[in-house]
Amino acid sequence: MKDVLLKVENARAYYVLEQATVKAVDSVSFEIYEDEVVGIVGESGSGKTTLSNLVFMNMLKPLRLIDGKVFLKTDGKFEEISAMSRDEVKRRFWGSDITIIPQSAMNALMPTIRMSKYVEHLAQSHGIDEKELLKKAEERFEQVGLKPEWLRRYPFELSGGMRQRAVIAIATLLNPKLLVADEPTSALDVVNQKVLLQVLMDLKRKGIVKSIMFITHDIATIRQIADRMLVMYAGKIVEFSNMEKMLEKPLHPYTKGLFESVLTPEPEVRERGISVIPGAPANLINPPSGCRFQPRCPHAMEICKQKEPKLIEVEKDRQVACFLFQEERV
Ligand SMILES: Nc1ncnc2c1ncn2[C@@H]1O[C@H](COP(=O)(O)OP(=O)(O)OP(=O)(O)O)[C@@H](O)[C@H]1O
Repeated sequence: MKDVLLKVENARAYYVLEQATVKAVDSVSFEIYEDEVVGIVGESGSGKTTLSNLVFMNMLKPLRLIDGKVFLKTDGKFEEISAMSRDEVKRRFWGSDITIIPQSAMNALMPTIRMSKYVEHLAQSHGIDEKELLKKAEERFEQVGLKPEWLRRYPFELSGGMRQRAVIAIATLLNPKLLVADEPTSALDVVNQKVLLQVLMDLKRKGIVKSIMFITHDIATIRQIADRMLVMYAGKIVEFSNMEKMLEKPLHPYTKGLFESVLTPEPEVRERGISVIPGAPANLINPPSGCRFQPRCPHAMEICKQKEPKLIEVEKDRQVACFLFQEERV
Protein backbone atom coordinates (compact mmCIF):
# COMPACT_ATOMS: atom_id res chain seq x y z
CA MET A 1 0.00 0.00 0.00
CA LYS A 2 1.47 3.34 -1.08
CA ASP A 3 1.52 6.32 1.27
CA VAL A 4 -0.65 9.22 0.13
CA LEU A 5 0.92 12.68 0.24
CA LEU A 6 -1.86 14.77 -1.24
CA LYS A 7 -5.55 14.03 -1.66
CA VAL A 8 -8.08 15.98 -3.73
CA GLU A 9 -11.75 15.10 -3.24
CA ASN A 10 -14.45 16.16 -5.66
CA ALA A 11 -12.93 19.59 -6.22
CA ARG A 12 -14.35 22.27 -8.44
CA ALA A 13 -12.21 25.33 -9.13
CA TYR A 14 -13.93 27.94 -11.29
CA TYR A 15 -12.99 31.39 -12.60
CA VAL A 16 -15.99 33.43 -11.55
CA LEU A 17 -16.21 36.42 -13.85
CA GLU A 18 -18.93 39.06 -14.03
CA GLN A 19 -20.33 37.83 -17.32
CA ALA A 20 -19.62 34.11 -17.03
CA THR A 21 -18.07 31.29 -15.04
CA VAL A 22 -15.23 29.22 -16.48
CA LYS A 23 -15.42 25.66 -15.15
CA ALA A 24 -11.68 25.14 -15.41
CA VAL A 25 -11.42 22.20 -12.99
CA ASP A 26 -14.67 20.37 -12.47
CA SER A 27 -15.28 17.65 -9.88
CA VAL A 28 -11.87 16.06 -9.82
CA SER A 29 -10.64 13.52 -7.29
CA PHE A 30 -7.14 12.08 -7.19
CA GLU A 31 -4.23 11.20 -4.94
CA ILE A 32 -0.51 11.83 -5.20
CA TYR A 33 1.64 9.24 -3.45
CA GLU A 34 4.87 9.72 -1.61
CA ASP A 35 7.88 9.03 -3.77
CA GLU A 36 6.42 9.30 -7.26
CA VAL A 37 6.50 11.52 -10.32
CA VAL A 38 3.11 12.27 -11.86
CA GLY A 39 3.03 13.70 -15.36
CA ILE A 40 0.04 15.90 -16.18
CA VAL A 41 -0.89 16.31 -19.82
CA GLY A 42 -3.76 17.75 -21.81
CA GLU A 43 -4.23 20.30 -24.54
CA SER A 44 -3.95 24.01 -23.93
CA GLY A 45 -6.80 25.29 -21.76
CA SER A 46 -7.69 21.85 -20.35
CA GLY A 47 -7.11 23.06 -16.77
CA LYS A 48 -3.59 21.87 -15.94
CA THR A 49 -2.38 25.15 -14.45
CA THR A 50 -5.66 25.58 -12.56
CA LEU A 51 -5.19 22.08 -11.14
CA SER A 52 -1.71 23.03 -9.94
CA ASN A 53 -3.13 26.14 -8.25
CA LEU A 54 -5.72 23.91 -6.60
CA VAL A 55 -3.21 21.52 -5.02
CA PHE A 56 -1.34 24.54 -3.79
CA MET A 57 -4.55 26.29 -2.70
CA ASN A 58 -3.41 29.33 -4.60
CA MET A 59 -6.91 30.69 -5.06
CA LEU A 60 -6.60 34.23 -6.32
CA LYS A 61 -9.60 36.08 -7.76
CA PRO A 62 -11.33 35.32 -10.07
CA LEU A 63 -10.35 31.69 -9.25
CA ARG A 64 -12.51 30.14 -6.54
CA LEU A 65 -12.80 26.74 -4.92
CA ILE A 66 -16.51 26.13 -5.39
CA ASP A 67 -16.65 22.71 -3.83
CA GLY A 68 -14.48 19.83 -2.64
CA LYS A 69 -11.53 19.28 -0.35
CA VAL A 70 -7.76 19.19 -0.57
CA PHE A 71 -5.70 17.35 2.05
CA LEU A 72 -1.94 17.50 2.50
CA LYS A 73 -0.08 15.04 4.69
CA THR A 74 2.34 16.76 6.97
CA ASP A 75 4.03 15.38 10.10
CA GLY A 76 2.24 12.09 9.51
CA LYS A 77 -1.30 13.48 9.50
CA PHE A 78 -3.63 14.97 6.92
CA GLU A 79 -4.39 18.69 7.10
CA GLU A 80 -7.38 19.97 5.15
CA ILE A 81 -5.72 22.88 3.41
CA SER A 82 -8.91 23.71 1.51
CA ALA A 83 -10.48 24.74 4.83
CA MET A 84 -7.73 27.31 5.43
CA SER A 85 -7.22 30.78 4.00
CA ARG A 86 -4.65 31.22 1.23
CA ASP A 87 -2.49 33.20 3.68
CA GLU A 88 -2.51 30.41 6.22
CA VAL A 89 -1.64 27.74 3.65
CA LYS A 90 1.11 30.01 2.32
CA ARG A 91 2.56 30.69 5.76
CA ARG A 92 2.40 27.10 7.00
CA PHE A 93 3.05 24.95 3.95
CA TRP A 94 4.42 26.81 0.93
CA GLY A 95 8.11 26.23 0.49
CA SER A 96 8.37 23.77 3.35
CA ASP A 97 5.79 21.12 2.33
CA ILE A 98 4.75 22.07 -1.17
CA THR A 99 6.42 24.30 -3.70
CA ILE A 100 5.66 25.36 -7.23
CA ILE A 101 7.77 26.30 -10.20
CA PRO A 102 5.20 28.32 -12.13
CA GLN A 103 5.08 28.65 -15.90
CA SER A 104 7.85 30.97 -17.16
CA ALA A 105 9.36 31.10 -13.65
CA MET A 106 12.77 31.93 -15.04
CA ASN A 107 11.39 35.09 -16.64
CA ALA A 108 9.47 36.09 -13.53
CA LEU A 109 12.64 36.91 -11.57
CA MET A 110 13.07 40.67 -11.11
CA PRO A 111 16.10 41.81 -13.13
CA THR A 112 17.11 44.31 -10.42
CA ILE A 113 17.14 41.79 -7.57
CA ARG A 114 20.11 39.50 -6.94
CA MET A 115 19.12 35.88 -6.51
CA SER A 116 20.50 35.83 -2.97
CA LYS A 117 17.73 38.32 -2.05
CA TYR A 118 15.10 35.66 -2.74
CA VAL A 119 16.91 33.35 -0.30
CA GLU A 120 16.97 36.10 2.34
CA HIS A 121 13.22 36.66 1.87
CA LEU A 122 12.62 32.91 2.24
CA ALA A 123 14.67 32.84 5.47
CA GLN A 124 12.76 35.83 6.87
CA SER A 125 9.33 34.43 6.05
CA HIS A 126 10.15 31.09 7.72
CA GLY A 127 12.10 32.50 10.66
CA ILE A 128 15.34 30.79 9.58
CA ASP A 129 18.85 32.16 10.03
CA GLU A 130 19.70 34.03 6.80
CA LYS A 131 23.38 33.11 6.78
CA GLU A 132 22.61 29.44 7.25
CA LEU A 133 20.09 29.43 4.41
CA LEU A 134 22.46 31.35 2.10
CA LYS A 135 25.12 28.71 2.76
CA LYS A 136 22.62 25.98 2.00
CA ALA A 137 21.64 27.82 -1.19
CA GLU A 138 25.27 27.90 -2.32
CA GLU A 139 25.50 24.14 -1.79
CA ARG A 140 22.21 23.62 -3.61
CA PHE A 141 23.45 25.80 -6.50
CA GLU A 142 26.41 23.44 -6.84
CA GLN A 143 24.09 20.45 -6.74
CA VAL A 144 22.13 21.78 -9.71
CA GLY A 145 25.31 22.52 -11.67
CA LEU A 146 25.67 26.24 -10.91
CA LYS A 147 28.64 28.00 -9.32
CA PRO A 148 27.91 28.95 -5.70
CA GLU A 149 29.05 32.53 -6.25
CA TRP A 150 26.38 32.94 -8.94
CA LEU A 151 23.87 33.24 -6.11
CA ARG A 152 24.98 36.90 -5.86
CA ARG A 153 24.33 37.52 -9.54
CA TYR A 154 21.38 39.28 -11.12
CA PRO A 155 19.06 36.96 -13.07
CA PHE A 156 19.97 38.51 -16.45
CA GLU A 157 23.59 37.50 -15.89
CA LEU A 158 22.60 33.83 -16.30
CA SER A 159 21.26 31.99 -19.35
CA GLY A 160 17.63 30.83 -19.42
CA GLY A 161 18.54 27.23 -18.54
CA MET A 162 20.73 28.39 -15.63
CA ARG A 163 18.01 30.72 -14.37
CA GLN A 164 15.52 27.89 -14.40
CA ARG A 165 17.91 25.73 -12.35
CA ALA A 166 18.49 28.64 -9.96
CA VAL A 167 14.72 28.93 -9.46
CA ILE A 168 14.49 25.20 -8.72
CA ALA A 169 17.44 25.36 -6.30
CA ILE A 170 15.85 28.22 -4.34
CA ALA A 171 12.30 26.81 -4.48
CA THR A 172 13.44 23.51 -2.98
CA LEU A 173 15.72 24.94 -0.28
CA LEU A 174 13.39 23.88 2.52
CA ASN A 175 13.15 20.32 1.15
CA PRO A 176 9.43 20.42 0.27
CA LYS A 177 7.65 17.09 0.06
CA LEU A 178 5.83 17.96 -3.15
CA LEU A 179 7.25 19.93 -6.07
CA VAL A 180 4.78 21.10 -8.70
CA ALA A 181 6.53 22.09 -11.91
CA ASP A 182 4.38 23.80 -14.55
CA GLU A 183 5.99 23.31 -17.97
CA PRO A 184 9.51 23.86 -16.62
CA THR A 185 11.19 22.74 -19.83
CA SER A 186 8.98 24.34 -22.47
CA ALA A 187 11.12 27.47 -23.01
CA LEU A 188 14.43 25.59 -23.03
CA ASP A 189 16.54 24.10 -25.81
CA VAL A 190 16.94 20.33 -25.96
CA VAL A 191 20.26 20.26 -24.07
CA ASN A 192 18.96 22.43 -21.25
CA GLN A 193 15.74 20.39 -21.12
CA LYS A 194 17.78 17.25 -20.50
CA VAL A 195 19.88 18.94 -17.81
CA LEU A 196 16.75 20.20 -16.09
CA LEU A 197 15.13 16.77 -16.03
CA GLN A 198 18.34 15.32 -14.57
CA VAL A 199 18.34 18.04 -11.90
CA LEU A 200 14.73 17.26 -10.94
CA MET A 201 15.33 13.52 -10.81
CA ASP A 202 18.50 14.07 -8.79
CA LEU A 203 16.56 16.13 -6.22
CA LYS A 204 14.09 13.30 -5.95
CA ARG A 205 16.73 10.56 -5.74
CA LYS A 206 18.45 12.42 -2.93
CA GLY A 207 15.15 12.75 -1.07
CA ILE A 208 15.25 16.56 -1.22
CA VAL A 209 11.77 16.41 -2.73
CA LYS A 210 9.60 13.33 -2.25
CA SER A 211 7.15 13.66 -5.12
CA ILE A 212 6.86 15.71 -8.28
CA MET A 213 3.84 16.80 -10.31
CA PHE A 214 5.16 17.68 -13.74
CA ILE A 215 2.87 19.56 -16.12
CA THR A 216 3.77 19.45 -19.79
CA HIS A 217 2.52 19.16 -23.37
CA ASP A 218 5.43 16.92 -24.15
CA ILE A 219 4.66 13.23 -23.75
CA ALA A 220 8.24 12.25 -24.63
CA THR A 221 9.49 14.24 -21.62
CA ILE A 222 6.96 12.69 -19.28
CA ARG A 223 7.93 9.26 -20.52
CA GLN A 224 11.46 9.78 -19.23
CA ILE A 225 10.55 10.67 -15.68
CA ALA A 226 6.95 9.88 -14.72
CA ASP A 227 5.64 6.87 -12.82
CA ARG A 228 2.03 7.77 -13.56
CA MET A 229 0.32 10.02 -16.06
CA LEU A 230 -2.81 12.09 -15.49
CA VAL A 231 -4.67 13.19 -18.62
CA MET A 232 -6.97 16.22 -18.48
CA TYR A 233 -9.65 17.15 -20.95
CA ALA A 234 -11.87 20.23 -20.53
CA GLY A 235 -11.44 20.49 -16.78
CA LYS A 236 -11.84 16.76 -16.11
CA ILE A 237 -9.43 13.93 -15.43
CA VAL A 238 -10.17 11.43 -18.18
CA GLU A 239 -7.40 8.94 -17.44
CA PHE A 240 -4.87 8.44 -14.64
CA SER A 241 -2.65 5.42 -15.04
CA ASN A 242 0.67 3.77 -14.71
CA MET A 243 2.94 5.36 -17.33
CA GLU A 244 4.10 2.17 -19.04
CA LYS A 245 0.62 0.71 -19.25
CA MET A 246 -0.79 3.91 -20.66
CA LEU A 247 1.88 4.20 -23.35
CA GLU A 248 1.42 0.59 -24.28
CA LYS A 249 -2.35 0.90 -24.54
CA PRO A 250 -4.11 4.20 -23.89
CA LEU A 251 -7.73 3.49 -22.91
CA HIS A 252 -9.60 6.78 -23.13
CA PRO A 253 -10.32 7.84 -26.74
CA TYR A 254 -8.91 11.31 -25.90
CA THR A 255 -5.63 9.86 -24.59
CA LYS A 256 -5.43 7.78 -27.75
CA GLY A 257 -6.04 10.85 -29.90
CA LEU A 258 -3.51 12.85 -27.91
CA PHE A 259 -0.82 10.22 -28.38
CA GLU A 260 -1.58 9.95 -32.08
CA SER A 261 -1.53 13.70 -32.62
CA VAL A 262 1.98 14.36 -31.33
CA LEU A 263 5.25 13.90 -33.09
CA THR A 264 7.15 11.68 -30.75
CA PRO A 265 10.29 9.59 -30.76
CA GLU A 266 8.52 6.91 -28.71
CA PRO A 267 8.38 3.75 -30.83
CA GLU A 268 5.11 2.49 -29.31
CA VAL A 269 3.38 5.75 -30.16
CA ARG A 270 5.11 6.33 -33.50
CA GLU A 271 4.01 2.97 -34.82
CA ARG A 272 0.39 4.03 -34.51
CA GLY A 273 1.02 6.98 -36.83
CA ILE A 274 0.10 10.66 -36.58
CA SER A 275 -3.46 11.98 -36.80
CA VAL A 276 -5.50 14.88 -35.52
CA ILE A 277 -8.36 14.88 -33.01
CA PRO A 278 -11.36 16.19 -34.98
CA GLY A 279 -13.40 19.15 -33.72
CA ALA A 280 -12.55 21.98 -31.34
CA PRO A 281 -11.74 21.92 -27.61
CA ALA A 282 -14.79 22.10 -25.34
CA ASN A 283 -16.15 25.44 -24.20
CA LEU A 284 -15.61 25.60 -20.43
CA ILE A 285 -18.28 28.22 -19.85
CA ASN A 286 -20.93 26.00 -21.38
CA PRO A 287 -19.46 22.50 -21.52
CA PRO A 288 -21.15 19.73 -23.51
CA SER A 289 -23.64 17.51 -21.70
CA GLY A 290 -22.54 14.10 -20.43
CA CYS A 291 -18.95 13.33 -21.25
CA ARG A 292 -17.17 16.51 -22.29
CA PHE A 293 -15.28 14.67 -25.01
CA GLN A 294 -18.36 13.10 -26.63
CA PRO A 295 -18.79 15.69 -29.45
CA ARG A 296 -15.29 14.79 -30.68
CA CYS A 297 -15.23 11.13 -29.75
CA PRO A 298 -15.25 8.54 -32.54
CA HIS A 299 -16.79 5.98 -30.14
CA ALA A 300 -19.51 8.17 -28.60
CA MET A 301 -22.68 6.29 -27.58
CA GLU A 302 -26.09 7.57 -26.51
CA ILE A 303 -25.22 7.37 -22.79
CA CYS A 304 -22.16 9.58 -23.33
CA LYS A 305 -24.45 12.53 -24.15
CA GLN A 306 -26.73 11.88 -21.19
CA LYS A 307 -24.46 10.95 -18.31
CA GLU A 308 -21.04 11.91 -17.15
CA PRO A 309 -18.69 8.94 -16.82
CA LYS A 310 -16.97 8.64 -13.44
CA LEU A 311 -13.23 8.14 -13.14
CA ILE A 312 -13.01 4.54 -11.98
CA GLU A 313 -10.32 1.92 -11.61
CA VAL A 314 -10.79 -0.49 -14.51
CA GLU A 315 -7.70 -2.56 -13.74
CA LYS A 316 -4.78 -2.30 -11.33
CA ASP A 317 -3.16 1.15 -11.55
CA ARG A 318 -5.54 2.24 -14.31
CA GLN A 319 -8.33 4.75 -13.82
CA VAL A 320 -10.42 5.91 -16.76
CA ALA A 321 -13.58 8.00 -17.16
CA CYS A 322 -15.25 6.44 -20.18
CA PHE A 323 -18.38 4.31 -20.69
CA LEU A 324 -16.47 2.06 -23.10
CA PHE A 325 -14.85 0.57 -20.01
CA GLN A 326 -17.82 0.58 -17.68
CA GLU A 327 -20.72 -1.82 -17.33
CA GLU A 328 -23.30 0.93 -17.61
CA ARG A 329 -24.10 1.43 -21.30
CA VAL A 330 -27.27 2.18 -23.23
N1 LIG B 1 -7.58 34.32 -14.84
C1 LIG B 1 -8.46 33.68 -15.60
N2 LIG B 1 -9.69 34.18 -15.80
C2 LIG B 1 -10.61 33.55 -16.55
N3 LIG B 1 -10.40 32.36 -17.15
C3 LIG B 1 -9.19 31.79 -16.98
C4 LIG B 1 -8.16 32.42 -16.21
N4 LIG B 1 -7.05 31.63 -16.24
C5 LIG B 1 -7.38 30.55 -17.00
N5 LIG B 1 -8.65 30.65 -17.43
C6 LIG B 1 -9.39 29.67 -18.28
O1 LIG B 1 -9.46 28.44 -17.56
C7 LIG B 1 -9.32 27.34 -18.44
C8 LIG B 1 -8.18 26.45 -17.98
O2 LIG B 1 -6.97 27.20 -18.08
P1 LIG B 1 -5.56 26.61 -17.60
O3 LIG B 1 -4.56 27.71 -17.72
O4 LIG B 1 -5.72 25.96 -16.28
O5 LIG B 1 -5.28 25.50 -18.72
P2 LIG B 1 -3.91 24.79 -19.12
O6 LIG B 1 -4.28 23.39 -19.45
O7 LIG B 1 -2.91 24.99 -18.03
O8 LIG B 1 -3.48 25.57 -20.42
P3 LIG B 1 -2.00 25.84 -20.99
O9 LIG B 1 -1.45 24.51 -21.38
O10 LIG B 1 -2.27 26.73 -22.16
O11 LIG B 1 -1.22 26.51 -19.90
C9 LIG B 1 -9.12 27.93 -19.84
O12 LIG B 1 -10.38 27.96 -20.47
C10 LIG B 1 -8.65 29.34 -19.56
O13 LIG B 1 -9.01 30.23 -20.60
